Amino acid sequence: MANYSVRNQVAIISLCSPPVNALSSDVRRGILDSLKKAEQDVKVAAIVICGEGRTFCVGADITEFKSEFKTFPNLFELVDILESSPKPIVAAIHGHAFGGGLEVALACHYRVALSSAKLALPEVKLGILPGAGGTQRLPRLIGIDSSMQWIAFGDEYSAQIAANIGIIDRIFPSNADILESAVQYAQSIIGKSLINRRVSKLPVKDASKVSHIMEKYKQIVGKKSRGAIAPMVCLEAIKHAALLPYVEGMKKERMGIEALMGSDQSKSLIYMFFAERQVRNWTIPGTGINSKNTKPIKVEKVAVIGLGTMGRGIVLSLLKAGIKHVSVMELNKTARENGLLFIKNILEGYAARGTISETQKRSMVDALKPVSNFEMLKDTDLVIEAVFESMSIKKDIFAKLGQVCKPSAVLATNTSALDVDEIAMVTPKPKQVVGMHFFAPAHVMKLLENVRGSKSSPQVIATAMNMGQRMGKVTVLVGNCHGFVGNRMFRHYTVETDFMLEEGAYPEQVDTVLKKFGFAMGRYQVGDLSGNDIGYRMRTKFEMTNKQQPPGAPERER
Ligand SMILES: CCCCCCCCCCCCC[C@H](O)CC(=O)SCCNC(=O)CCNC(=O)[C@H](O)C(C)(C)COP(=O)(O)OP(=O)(O)OC[C@H]1O[C@@H](n2cnc3c(N)ncnc32)[C@H](O)[C@@H]1OP(=O)(O)O
Ligand SMILES: NC(=O)c1ccc[n+]([C@@H]2O[C@H](COP(=O)([O-])OP(=O)(O)OC[C@H]3O[C@@H](n4cnc5c(N)ncnc54)[C@H](O)[C@@H]3O)[C@@H](O)[C@H]2O)c1
Repeated sequence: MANYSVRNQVAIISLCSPPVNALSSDVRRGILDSLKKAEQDVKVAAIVICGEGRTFCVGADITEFKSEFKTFPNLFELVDILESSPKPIVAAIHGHAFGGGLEVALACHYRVALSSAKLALPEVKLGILPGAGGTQRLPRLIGIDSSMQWIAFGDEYSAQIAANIGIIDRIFPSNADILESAVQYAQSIIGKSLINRRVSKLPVKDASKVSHIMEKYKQIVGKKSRGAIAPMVCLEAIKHAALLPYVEGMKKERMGIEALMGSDQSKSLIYMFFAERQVRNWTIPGTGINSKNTKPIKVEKVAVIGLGTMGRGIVLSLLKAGIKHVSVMELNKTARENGLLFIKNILEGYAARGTISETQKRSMVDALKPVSNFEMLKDTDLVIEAVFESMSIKKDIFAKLGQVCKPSAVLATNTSALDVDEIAMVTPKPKQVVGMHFFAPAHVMKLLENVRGSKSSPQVIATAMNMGQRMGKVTVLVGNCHGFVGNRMFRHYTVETDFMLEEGAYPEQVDTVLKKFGFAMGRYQVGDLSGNDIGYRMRTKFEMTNKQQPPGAPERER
């Protein structure tokens, strides 16, 4: 749906489809009907398109993809109708202008935004391409090179960056009223010629360099998005913007999206998009307790015990989440020094790349608090233990934590496979104990399995889930069993690859085949990164390390 009103010669078309103003068929119809009203009203001299609620528009409604194309106007028809309007249209952007939302904005004659707004053409992450003129209009506005960067990787950019390269015409402070500001802006452009404002009519500035730029991006995409079809199709479509008139380029874009939509890769990525959101709605089976009726405790001070492979990544994730007090406890002096150096080097790298500012980096370094004894953890809200995978060491640590930590403190273990209930039993309050199972490297990997012990309280679970989301992790609640979910899945894969070694393959051969198939890393690279001792300890626990068995003996007998 879209609402329509008129204020001082300016018609306002406001998208109204909570929570994110996705462009469903009703919204598209609403925009078109409102546009007709505005064009017919002689008192209207300019038009503003804005979004109600928290955001401008996140693009096509992904839930309607199957029926998207049957109802008039579909998105690629709507953008051309908007652009050809005889009255100037201003897109007023706050929150997100993503995908089809940005394509609508590109079809408007002017674009203004709050400085806090984010812009992206992220369709490639759904295995498709921007199919409403994005691959043809963006190059006409910002050139082939930047368009390839935006479209083939789908990353989001700040409104300021978008303004610097010519997408946004005027930025307003983040606390301004976007609608009021846009209406005033629209009044200021009344009567101006639209000749240079219709993006589809503009030339592509760096068109002559297209072959060279294409080659560069083919190489980058080949490395960064190995195995993915959509990024290459995006590059092809953008190339056509340089070589063909707009109408012909649009035909190529259309062929691209028709080829991609419904592909196995796109279906899987769309499934993943919704699955990653669905897991936020956790429940404890059979109890009626769930994410909607349970509140997390407030977490300000966190401690991490053990600064090895996992601990250092967990600390970085906490710092990136903005936790202002992260205590770190590591027994081994060399491991402590190496761990702290690793963390500081990674933060330096983020600052050098502009991912964080120098001020943010300094405040993250200041948030790091090395501690040497358990007493120093007494007012910590959440402790995450990441020491060796040994039940006796973990029990020793949890017994001490149980004695010193305040009663409300959440005590989490990063164990890969040990019984969370057995660890919880050594504390006076087992309901405060939960598993928080990160994956290596913990500051990079997005998955976090929170393990629900039989005694973990709902509030403790809510706190672990909330913490995961604060860290930007895809946070999944799982039951307490050997290896939880991730490692139980991974185990079958490792068993098969280990059989291949026994049959004569080298680890690097196995890894090469897996990477060629599309895996980001080979199985043995993962082993080296995580530490092969972890798997060894798990197998030893299940008495699977008898070296005398012949190759091919059933895995259970080793
Ligand atoms: C078979 C051959 C046919 C060929 C025909 C060819 C014709 C082609 C014509 C097609 C034209 C379409 C072209 C267009 O380019 C395509 C698109 O626009 S695809 C969509 C692109 N946009 C995105 O991918 C954005 C996706 N969303 C996000 O990344 C995030 O939501 C956000 C914008 C970063 C905001 O994040 P948050 O604030 O954290 O919010 P949530 O993620 O939790 O979202 C809240 C809520 O909204 C739901 N949702 C979000 N985006 C969409 C969406 N685009 N469609 C539907 N629903 C959406 C999300 O699932 C959450 O729902 P909840 O979990 O709360 O139920
Ligand atoms: N490596 C992985 O891929 C991975 C993935 C998920 C979970 N885990 C789990 O995370 C935990 C840590 O694994 P890791 O790979 O980081 O191990 P690691 O060997 O790299 O690091 C463990 C660190 O803990 C320190 N330590 C040991 N006892 C301590 C104590 N009492 N107090 C303070 N520090 C102590 C050690 O000195 C060492 O630096 C294990 O339970 C493991 O199963 C590991």
